[in-house]
Amino acid sequence: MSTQREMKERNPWHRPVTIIITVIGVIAIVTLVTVLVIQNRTIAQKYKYGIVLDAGSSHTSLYIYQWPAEKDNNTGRVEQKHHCQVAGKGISSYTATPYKAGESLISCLKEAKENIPQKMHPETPLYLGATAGMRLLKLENSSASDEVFKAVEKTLRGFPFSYQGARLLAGQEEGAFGWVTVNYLDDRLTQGLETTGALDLGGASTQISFVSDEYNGSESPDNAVSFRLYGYDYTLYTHSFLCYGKDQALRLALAHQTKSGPTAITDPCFHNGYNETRHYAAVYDSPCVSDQKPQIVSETFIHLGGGNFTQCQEVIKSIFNFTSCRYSRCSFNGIFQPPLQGQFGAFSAYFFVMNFLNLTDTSVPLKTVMQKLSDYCATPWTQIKKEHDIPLKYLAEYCFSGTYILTLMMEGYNFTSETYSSIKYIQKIKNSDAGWTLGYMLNLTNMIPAEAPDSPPLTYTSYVSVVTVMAILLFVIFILILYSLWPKFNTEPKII
Ligand SMILES: Nc1nc2c(ncn2[C@@H]2O[C@H](COP(=O)(O)OP(=O)(O)OP(=O)(O)O)[C@@H](O)[C@H]2O)c(=O)[nH]1
Ligand SMILES: [Ca+2]
Repeated sequence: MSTQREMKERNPWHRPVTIIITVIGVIAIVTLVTVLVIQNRTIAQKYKYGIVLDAGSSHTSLYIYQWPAEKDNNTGRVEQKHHCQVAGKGISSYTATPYKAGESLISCLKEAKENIPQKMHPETPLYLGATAGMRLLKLENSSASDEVFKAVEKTLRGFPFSYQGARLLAGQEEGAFGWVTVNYLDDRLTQGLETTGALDLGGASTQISFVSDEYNGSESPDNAVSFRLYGYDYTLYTHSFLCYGKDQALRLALAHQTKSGPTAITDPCFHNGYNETRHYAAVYDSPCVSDQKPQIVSETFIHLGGGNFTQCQEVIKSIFNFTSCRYSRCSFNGIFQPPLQGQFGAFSAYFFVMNFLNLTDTSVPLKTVMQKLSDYCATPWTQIKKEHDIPLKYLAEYCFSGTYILTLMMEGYNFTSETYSSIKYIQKIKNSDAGWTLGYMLNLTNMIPAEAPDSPPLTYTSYVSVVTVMAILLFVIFILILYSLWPKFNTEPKII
């Protein structure tokens, strides 16, 4: 019994002081790890916000972006939180009543207030960028465009956000920011990976942007945009074709078919049986076609459908000018374009149209895509109307729009049946819409640094794990040292 008690007394784990040290040690480790986890999580849950209004030619959209508060400079962390489509047409359509352009934005701005925590409103930047619709209005009537901007600005200033301005984007900016958005969301910029080109088809203009090894900006410098992003240099080729968005391209095609001022036309880009009376004044009411207006014989003409893809292609080819090129190579209308290179993301109307036509799969041979579109165009209008329940104005135009997209790509930009598969029709990347707005905000908030940011060598999880393991290890070592020293403390002092 006495040896057992002796052993117990000699075993440090049975001494109260050891037990107390152990309990304190365990509490310390648990506290340390808990503090680490809670501290970091609280920070990660705080978000910052930014709002961009895309005042396009056909409509305005409001986008809210969010990113973790402590990660302003980090990679790929900005995401789209909310999208609101403004009711009605684009702001450039309010020339007669400019204040209504401002009013049209109110309901989406109210939605933005609800979607962003109130205390963050004053520090949330608010931008409005206008594109081709306002570019055309400025050409047509610059004071009317100023009035629209004034009205819009008044509304934006009435909200509690940090208003940063409403302005007209240059075509190069529109193209370049669309390219930044696509490559940022795909995480290509931080890694210095080969970038993806961007194809944007709007209502009034269309943009093509890509990096080509054969383009350094010396030939046709107007098409060059240079960036240094995350430590990598890019010289981007970009061009915006005003009047070649799909709504203005339709006007160009109609203008081509009504040159002589006829009372009726049979348009191969519309379905057989389609029959609509159109006003010359309405068709030619745009700076893209106003100079081609025929000497009016009649106020209206009858727009009949012919439903013939091949003939439609011919009509569309005639809206491009391939005759003059003062550079080494051109796309169309005498605009320089270097050789196509790499993958391309095609968004906005490219996606809406090809998605409606079930033609977004670019691994399908181009010949098959053309055959399917040809069959669609040849389908009678009565049958098309029966098969789809969408507004007739939009439904009527898909044959034209699909043919326009393929012709623009193949004849205009020089894609071939081989390179067609390098195009991907996209709407969103990781839940954020493809378009210029995100790139625009990233640029204006300096969220893409020129140099690669110093990133912590460990991920958050490895950091917590390493600290936990090290704390446990130190504690074990401490106990072991204590244990090895124990007999010395425990031995009776020797009497010499
Ligand atoms: N089918 C379909 N068409 C759409 C949709 N949204 C927009 N469109 C049409 O597609 C075309 C291009 O739309 P957007 O990309 O929004 O063009 P936008 O920004 O208004 O015009 P730009 O100022 O030229 O960029 C327009 O003719 C629109 O009417 C949609 O959801 N479905
Ligand atoms: Ca647009």
